[in-house]
Amino acid sequence: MDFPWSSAVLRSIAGSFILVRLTPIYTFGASYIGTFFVLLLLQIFAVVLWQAVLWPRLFSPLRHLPTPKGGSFFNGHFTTITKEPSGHPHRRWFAEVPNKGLIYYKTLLNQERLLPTSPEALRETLMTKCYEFEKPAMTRLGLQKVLGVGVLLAEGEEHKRQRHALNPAFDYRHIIDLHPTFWDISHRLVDALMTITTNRENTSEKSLSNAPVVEIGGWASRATLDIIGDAGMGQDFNAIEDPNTPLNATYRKVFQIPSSQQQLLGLLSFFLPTWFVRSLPLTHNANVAEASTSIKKVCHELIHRKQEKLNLLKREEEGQDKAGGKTVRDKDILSVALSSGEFTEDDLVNQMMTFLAAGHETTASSLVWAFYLLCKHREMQTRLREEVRANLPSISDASTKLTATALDHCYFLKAFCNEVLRIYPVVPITLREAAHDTTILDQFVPKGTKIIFSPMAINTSTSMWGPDADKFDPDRWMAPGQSKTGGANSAYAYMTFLQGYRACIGMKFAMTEFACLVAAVVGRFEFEFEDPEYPSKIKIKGGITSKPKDGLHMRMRPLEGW
Ligand code: HEM
Repeated sequence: MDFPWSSAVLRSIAGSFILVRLTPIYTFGASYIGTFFVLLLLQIFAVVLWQAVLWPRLFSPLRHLPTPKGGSFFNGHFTTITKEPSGHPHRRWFAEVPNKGLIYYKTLLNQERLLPTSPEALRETLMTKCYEFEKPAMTRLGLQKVLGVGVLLAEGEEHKRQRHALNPAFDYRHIIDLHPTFWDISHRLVDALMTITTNRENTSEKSLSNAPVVEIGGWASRATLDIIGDAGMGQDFNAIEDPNTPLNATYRKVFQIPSSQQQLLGLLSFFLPTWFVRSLPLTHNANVAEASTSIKKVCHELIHRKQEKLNLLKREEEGQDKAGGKTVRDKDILSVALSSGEFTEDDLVNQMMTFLAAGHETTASSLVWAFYLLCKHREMQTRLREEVRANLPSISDASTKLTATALDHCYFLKAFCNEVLRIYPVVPITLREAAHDTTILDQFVPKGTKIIFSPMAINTSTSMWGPDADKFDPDRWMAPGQSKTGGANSAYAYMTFLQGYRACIGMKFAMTEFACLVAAVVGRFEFEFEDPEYPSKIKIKGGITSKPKDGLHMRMRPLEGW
C-alpha cells in the first residue's frame, strides 16, 4: 500500500500546531502530540478507505478485467496466495479464468495485481515497454543489502550500460572456455559424495535400499557456490570440502526458509516505508546487515587480488610482446569485467554480490528438482547414465577435460535439463511496477500498478504448450525440430530465465553448470527417495527461490564402470 508517509506526517505536524493554537477546544486535550496522532490516524483511515474500497470497487480502470472467482471484501485473493506455494494459484488461474491476455486480482487491502498471460502481453511488458515496468522500490530496497546494487536491480539507462559491459563475460564463446571448470567442480562433488556413500571397507552397498541417505540440497548449494567462485571470480571457495566456510554459512543464514520474523517484516513493508522496516532492531535485519558486510568484504578482497594479478599479467605481456611470447589470461567473469574498464571498484563489488546471490541458490534449487524428478522417474536415470557414459570423459579420470562438443552430444541430457527447468522454474513469480501511466494490450494501466510475471504458470500454460503442458516429458524436446522450443508455440512460453531485455544474463552459464552436475552425479550414482511416499508429502519452501522445504533426502549408491 503506497501511503504518503512524509507528507502525512508534515500535514499532521502543521495541522496540530494550527489547531492547538487557534481552536484548542477542537483538539485532543489541547495536546500537540495527541492532536498529531489523531490527524495522522484520520489520514491513514482516509487512504485505506480510498485504496482498499473506493478505488478498486468504483474507480480503477482495471476493475472490469477478468478476475479469479472468490476473494474477500478487503483482502482479495491474499489468503489463496499465501496458503499455496508461490506461482501455484497463478497456474490454476491461467487455466480457469477466460481472458484476452490479462488477468486482474487483488491482494492484501485490495492492492491490485495484473498478470500477463498471452505472448502479446508478455512481449509488450518484457520487450517493447520493458523499461516502463520497473522493479518496485520495495523489492529493490529489500534485496540490495544481499544482492548489491548491480545489474539485477539497476533500471533504465543505467541498466542498459551495465548489461552492455557485462554481456561479453556471459557470451557463449566465453562459456565454452568455462566447461573444464564446471567439470572439475562436478568431479569434486562426486568425490565428496563417494566418501559418504562408500563404507569403511571402501566398498559400496550392494543394494540401494541399504545405501546411505544423503540430503542432496546442501551439496548442490555448496557445489554451485564453488562454481560461481571459480568460474565467476577465479577464487576457490572450497565449500564442497568445508561446509562451514564463512561465505557458505552467510548465504545459508540469509537464504534459509523465511522465518516468522522475516514474514512479518515482509508484511509490514506493505504499509510502512521499506527503509523504516529494514532499520527495525530485529534479528533478521541484524543478520542481513552482518551478511552484507561480510559478503562485501570478500568481494573487495577478491577484486584486489584479481587486480594485482591482472597488473602482473599486463607487465608480463608487455615484456613478452617484445620477446614474442603469449600469456594466458584468466577466463572468469570478474577478469572479463575488470578488463573492460567500465566499472569502478564499488560497481564491481555490487556486480559480484549480484552474481554470487543470483547465480548460486537458483542453480542449486534447480538441481534439487532434477534429483527429485530422477527419483520419481527412475528409468530416466538409466537412460541418462547410458548417454553420459558413452559421451563424456570418465568421472574417475580427473585429467581429461570436458569439451563443449562432448556435452552437446548428450541430447537426452539437454532435453532432461530443459524439461526440469520448465516444470520447476525456481523463480516461480517476479514483480514489476508501472513507472508511469501506460497501456498493456491497449488497456490503460495507471502508474504504480504491480505486474506479476509467473514463469510457473506460463511454463505450463496449455494455450502455449498444448494439452499435456503439465506432464514432465523430456521427449518433447527430442521430437524433430523441437530441440529449441520443446514444441511450444511462442518464444515467450519458456520463462524460467524470463525473456526480453531483463532476462537472466547467466542463463547459458547456469544451463551448462546444471548439465555438468546432473551428468556427473547420475553417471556415477543410482539413487531413490529415502521415503518412497515423499512425492505425496512434499512441502515447498516459500521465499525468492522455490525448493522442497526440508531438503531432499535420497539413498545413493555408487556404480562402477565409469
Ligand atoms: C537455474 C539457474 C537460474 C535461474 C532459474 C535464473 C533465473 C533468473 C530470472 C527469472 C531472472 C529475472 C529476474 C527478474 O528480473 O525479476 C534472472 C536475472 C538475473 N540472473 Fe539468473 N537465474 C539462474 C542462474 C543465474 C546465474 C548462474 C547467474 C550468474 C552467474 C545469474 C545472474 C543473473 C543476473 C545478473 C540477473 C539480472 C539480469 C538483468 O536484470 O539484466 N543467474 N535470473
